[in-house]
Amino acid sequence: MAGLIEKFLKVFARRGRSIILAYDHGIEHGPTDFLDNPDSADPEYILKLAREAGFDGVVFQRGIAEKYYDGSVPLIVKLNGKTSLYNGEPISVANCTVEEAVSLGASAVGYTIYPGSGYEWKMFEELAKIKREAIKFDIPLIVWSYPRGGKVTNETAPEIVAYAARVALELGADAMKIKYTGDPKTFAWAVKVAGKVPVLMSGGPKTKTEEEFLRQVEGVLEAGAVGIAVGRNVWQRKDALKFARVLSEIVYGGKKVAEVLGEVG
Ligand SMILES: O=P(O)(O)OC[C@H]1O[C@](O)(COP(=O)(O)O)[C@@H](O)[C@@H]1O
Repeated sequence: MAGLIEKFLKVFARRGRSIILAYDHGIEHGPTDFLDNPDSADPEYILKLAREAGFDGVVFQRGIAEKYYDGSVPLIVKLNGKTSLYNGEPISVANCTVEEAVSLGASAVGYTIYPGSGYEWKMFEELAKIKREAIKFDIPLIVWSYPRGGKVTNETAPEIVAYAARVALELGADAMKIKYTGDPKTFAWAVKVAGKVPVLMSGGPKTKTEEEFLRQVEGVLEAGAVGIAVGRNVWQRKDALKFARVLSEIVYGGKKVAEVLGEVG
């Protein structure tokens, strides 16, 4: 529904661009993700970081939302999740309903699909049910579209990322999160085939240098993405808040990497 795209943009891209702090890694990757910056194991640290950096939202699983969410930053409840301990065709099933997410204070719900997986049919089926519920509760649905398993050999190959974007559009996403292809030109094609649906770049593993990530962000904005949904590349850094503020200057302030380079470590 076009209305739900507008509703997503009004809450999560009120300045025309979006930075959402993703924090569902505890289940997806395990607490090892927090070791580089142990403070990041504390959801209150994450909320403070998002608030002080002026980000548009946070992504929590239901348990974190239930125990820690304080309403200080718009909330996206991620409805499904899987662990990295699972050793089979990728599948991620819901552990929370749209109604429960709304009662937790969510302004949007998230759901991961793994197109290509032998279980894609099950995730697509579950996503359809969630889509109907999202319409009923008038809440935007953000699709994490991550081709994985089956015939997928390179998750960030341009044709795979573009395919991921198109699947999210055709299954009814009101916004989507896709991996970066590595260059603005091929990412622009994924944005194009996403049609009307706003595209967020998924941050990915922490880059060796801060500059490297900032250049990726610059590239996706040039390619037409509305912004980024990032976790590790922000809260795994020791000076996370300082870096988050530099990120804001690029995403919201329209600054170029060359202009902010002096500010990063
Ligand atoms: O399945 P993958 O590729 O490990 O990524 C899963 C993680 O990536 C995200 O989509 C984005 O987080 P990052 O910015 O840390 O990559 C998270 O929401 C999720 O936990």
